[in-house]
Amino acid sequence: MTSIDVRNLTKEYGTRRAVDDLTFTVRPGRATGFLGPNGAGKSTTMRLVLGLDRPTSGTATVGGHPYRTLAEPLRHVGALLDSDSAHGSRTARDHLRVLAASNRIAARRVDEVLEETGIAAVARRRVGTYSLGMRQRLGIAAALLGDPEAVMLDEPANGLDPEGIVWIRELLRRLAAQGRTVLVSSHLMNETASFADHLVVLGRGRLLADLPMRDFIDARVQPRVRVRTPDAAALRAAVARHGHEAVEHGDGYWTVHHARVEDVGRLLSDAGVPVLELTADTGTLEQAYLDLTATETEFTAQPQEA
Ligand SMILES: Nc1ncnc2c1ncn2[C@@H]1O[C@H](COP(=O)(O)OP(=O)(O)OP(=O)(O)O)[C@@H](O)[C@H]1O
Repeated sequence: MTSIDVRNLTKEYGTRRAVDDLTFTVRPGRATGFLGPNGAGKSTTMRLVLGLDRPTSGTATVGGHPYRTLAEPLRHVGALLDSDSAHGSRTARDHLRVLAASNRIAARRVDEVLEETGIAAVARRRVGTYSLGMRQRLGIAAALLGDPEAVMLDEPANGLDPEGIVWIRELLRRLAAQGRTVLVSSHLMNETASFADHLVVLGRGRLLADLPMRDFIDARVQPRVRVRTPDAAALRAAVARHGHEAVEHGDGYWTVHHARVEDVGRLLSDAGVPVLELTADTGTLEQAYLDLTATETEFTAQPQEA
């Protein structure tokens, strides 16, 4: 099985530390969301894993090997870093055929990935005529070409239309379910929440979190319960007896903070409070991420520009 291993990785550009003593492992069989604000070091880390830059210190390996030592790297790691990497005067098909030939990948894979990424119908058009979303799909096609065990995508949903966003979400889940190692950077929290099992969060080049997504949310967002009742007085009295407070939202809706739906449901039932609706509000990735940014002063500091 192929893991991506980052060990004490540091990258300095002049006096600026883009990546600062970073250690984490991206494991197979799950999709890992790679989060952090602009300038946090996500792209630099991915570039270091791909051997596109040399680290100042530390190591980054794929399946235990530095990328540069892999003879046919596309067969091990597929990556999308920059959707403009294909030459504009080439057709998508030719671009993929060149990549396939240089990595001893069967030519039939070109047609397979063109189909898989939904650009087969435009594969004979010059890439220069492509929309951002089409170039993004071509970049993903290139990443999948070698049927790699590890896939690393930088902002893959960039430029995709709503249908494309659903497609990429399902693709990422499928790749993880096939046992591949999947690392995906994004600024879109709802999008990340829709595919990620695990999160690695950076702030100013440092590791801030490396844990299952559910644990990340539960640790940062207190659960709440939404209740609709025609008897507000009975609701307030019942939750108050258990040390909770109900806050009114109008239209008969109330929120009970810091409480689990199982507990509120039971206590309202025991107290005979009429309940028309009862909903768990378990918190979102966006709430948890914003909570982290609010508590990490360094994390929220603006990245200095060169
Ligand atoms: N080639 C370079 N030369 C100098 N500084 C660089 C270079 N590449 C990146 N940096 C700096 O390193 C830091 C990390 O940038 P990086 O692009 O890795 O962050 P990121 O998390 O991917 O950000 P974004 O979400 O905006 O893509 C930034 O301060 C950036 O300006």
